[in-house]
Formats: sequence, structure tokens, C-alpha cells
Amino acid sequence: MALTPFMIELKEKNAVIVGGGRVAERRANTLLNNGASLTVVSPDAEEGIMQLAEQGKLVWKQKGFAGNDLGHAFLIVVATDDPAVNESVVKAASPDALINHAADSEQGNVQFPSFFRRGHLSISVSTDGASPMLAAGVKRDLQARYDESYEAYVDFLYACRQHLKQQSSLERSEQRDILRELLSTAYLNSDNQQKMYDYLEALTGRSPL
Ligand SMILES: C[C@@]1(CC(=O)O)C2=NC(=C\c3[nH]c(c(CCC(=O)O)c3CC(=O)O)Cc3[nH]c(c(CC(=O)O)c3CCC(=O)O)/C=C3\N/C(=C\2)[C@@H](CCC(=O)O)[C@]3(C)CC(=O)O)/[C@H]1CCC(=O)O
Ligand SMILES: NC(=O)c1ccc[n+]([C@@H]2O[C@H](COP(=O)([O-])OP(=O)(O)OC[C@H]3O[C@@H](n4cnc5c(N)ncnc54)[C@H](O)[C@@H]3O)[C@@H](O)[C@H]2O)c1
Repeated sequence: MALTPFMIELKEKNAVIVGGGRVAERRANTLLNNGASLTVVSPDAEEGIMQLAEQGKLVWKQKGFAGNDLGHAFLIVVATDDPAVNESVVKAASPDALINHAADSEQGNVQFPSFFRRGHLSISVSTDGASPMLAAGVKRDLQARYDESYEAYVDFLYACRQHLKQQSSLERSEQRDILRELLSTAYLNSDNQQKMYDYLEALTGRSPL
């Protein structure tokens, strides 16, 4: 069965990564960037993980995995290079835990997609494990299509939409026409964004900014 795409809040959620190698380091950065409270369990670790531990950004338990290392983890990442250890992590996990298994995705229930952000816009690509390289390639294509200018553009869309939602004097159809008009690529240009702000101010008597 196909996986379900999901956006998830990880702020202050306990996450445990078992393993301290290259995959673990990639996962550690993703999880910390999204506010998780992170513990890494591994006898050795990549330089980057050690530095994050020294900076107090994660807890590194420098040891081999034991069943009681998982605590009440919300998310468990299984990322050692030893299949027997990986199996024992899955066995020790609560049946309701979210588990990402780096070496054998079917042993887990969560996968990390290839993704990038442009401010409020985030784009994720998944192949359900068929080809992570294809996922990364599609992501690169989309990064070129949705370049850095989209960050300011999506902020602009956000400001305009919030402003329009507050205008009870405008008919819903008028609001929708303007929202649709904002999708013109002309508004990727900051001068045109300013013109639209000026237009909305003239229309509603209030500045959207
Ligand atoms: C997208 C990305 C995100 C990230 O990891 O951050 C990601 N893998 C990436 C790269 C990558 N991974 C691998 C290679 C080497 C080439 C190859 O084997 O194909 C490369 C390429 C490279 O390194 O360039 C090896 C590999 N990966 C998995 C297995 C085990 C298995 O298939 O079960 C093995 C074999 C291990 C072995 O040989 O022992 C499994 C998974 N990898 C996933 C995600 C999930 C599925 C996502 C999807 O299909 O869309 C899934 C199922 C589970 C998970 O880990 O969540 C990231 C690209 C980031 C980017 O650049 O944007
Ligand atoms: N999902 C992906 O994107 C992806 C990509 C490449 C590889 N892999 C797979 O993920 C696994 C990890 O890959 P890697 O490149 O990070 O490996 P790695 O060799 O860089 O790291 C392995 C880590 O496992 C730790 N470890 C070993 N025994 C342990 C134990 N008993 N308890 C805790 N930690 C222990 C080691 O200390 C080391 O930090 C491999 O099985 C590989 O096949 C997955």
C-alpha cells in the first residue's frame, strides 16, 4: 500500500536516532532544524554529530544500543550498519511509535522524502523507496523551476491573502479574482508586488503590510 504524505510538527518531540553514521547525521540535521529534542545512541559518531553534542544541541549516548534507550520516543530512526541491531531496535519500539528504518524501509512506517523550502512553500518528493536517487533528481529539477525568488513571492501571496480575508466589504468572488490574478508570474517581480500592495491599499483603504 502507498504511504500517506504528511506535514508533521516535531517541536520539542522526543526523537531517538540509533546509529551515528552518515545517514544518522543527515537525519539529525533534519530533525534539529525542525525543533525536535534529540538523542543519538551509537558507540562512534560522525564529526558533525559530535559537534552538535558538544554544542548541547543533542544528547549523544556513546554506547551500543540497549532496549531501554528508546524511552517514550515519538520518532525512532533506525540507522546502524548492523542488521541484527536494527532488528532489535524495531523489536524494542512501541507498536505505536513512528519508525524510520534507513536500511530496510519496510521495517519502519515513516520515510524521509527529498525536500526543499522556499519560505512558506515546501516541496517534497517521494518514490516510496523505489529510487531515492530519482527523488533527489526530481527535487533538483523543481529547485530550478521554483527558484529563490519564490520565497519573497510566497510571503507576498501570504500578505495579500491575509489582507483580503479581513476585508468584509469585498465580495468573495472579487477576493478570489484577485487571488487568482496574483498567480501571474508577473508578481515574481518585486516592483509588481509593490504595485499590487498599492492597488490593495487604494481598494480597501488599508495597507496590506
Ligand atoms: C530522499 C532521501 C532523503 C534523506 O535521506 O535525507 C532518502 N534517501 C536519499 C539518498 C540515498 N539513499 C540511498 C542512496 C544510494 C543509492 C541507492 O541505494 O539508491 C541515496 C542517494 C545518495 O546518497 O545520493 C540508499 C538507500 N536509501 C534507502 C535504502 C534502503 C531501502 O531501500 O530500503 C538505501 C539502500 C542502503 C543500502 O544500500 O544498504 C531508503 C530510503 N531512503 C529514503 C530517503 C527513503 C525513500 C525516499 C524515496 O524513495 O523517495 C527510504 C525508503 C527510507 C528513509 O531513509 O527514509 C535522500 C536523498 C536526499 C536528497 O538529496 O534530496
Ligand atoms: N536511507 C538512506 O538514505 C540510506 C543511505 C545510505 C545507506 N543506508 C543504510 O543505512 C545504514 C546506515 O548507513 P550509514 O552510511 O549511516 O552507515 P555508517 O557506517 O556511516 O554508520 C553506521 C553507524 O552505526 C553505528 N552502530 C554500529 N553498531 C551499533 C550499535 N550496536 N548500537 C548503536 N549504533 C551502532 C556505528 O557506530 C555507526 O555510527 C546502512 O545499513 C545502509 O545500508 C541508508
